[in-house]
Amino acid sequence: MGFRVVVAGDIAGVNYKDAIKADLENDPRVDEVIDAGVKQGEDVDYPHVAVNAARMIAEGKADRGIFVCGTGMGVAMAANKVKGIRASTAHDSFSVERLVLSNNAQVLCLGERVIGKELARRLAKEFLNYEFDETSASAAKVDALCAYEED
Ligand SMILES: O=C(CO)[C@H](O)COP(=O)(O)O
Repeated sequence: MGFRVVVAGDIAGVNYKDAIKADLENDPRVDEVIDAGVKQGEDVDYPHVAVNAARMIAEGKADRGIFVCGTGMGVAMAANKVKGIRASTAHDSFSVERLVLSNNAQVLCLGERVIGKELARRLAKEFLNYEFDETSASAAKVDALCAYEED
């Protein structure tokens, strides 16, 4: 079974969000792409967009998320407010790899005002190359991280 991916972005990230959405819709590894907004021209602040999209993952409606704002940092902070979600900005290939293999993150965050569009599209693609290994040495560290989550 392929990935169900939710994409989201604020007004500063909507162009990359839409480009990545189009790529995912043509990616054979992806079964479903959910667009959590915003639409072009719509202005909803990043905390609302990212929390709404992250909740879809927490509720089991999507497996992965790719969230975009100006820097990638605001959407990451917002997504991490949702219990069970691990999200981070990652703007290079190695970080994207470790985001999944070390941190078992479900959400990659990108900054439209920080990196070029082709790099953003490439990193989004690479994000789906990796699956967390529950038997790896990183698993206990992720468990320890999750244990700090408060109700
Ligand atoms: O990048 C953002 C938040 O991290 C957002 O797209 C713009 O936020 P602002 O600089 O507060 O307008």
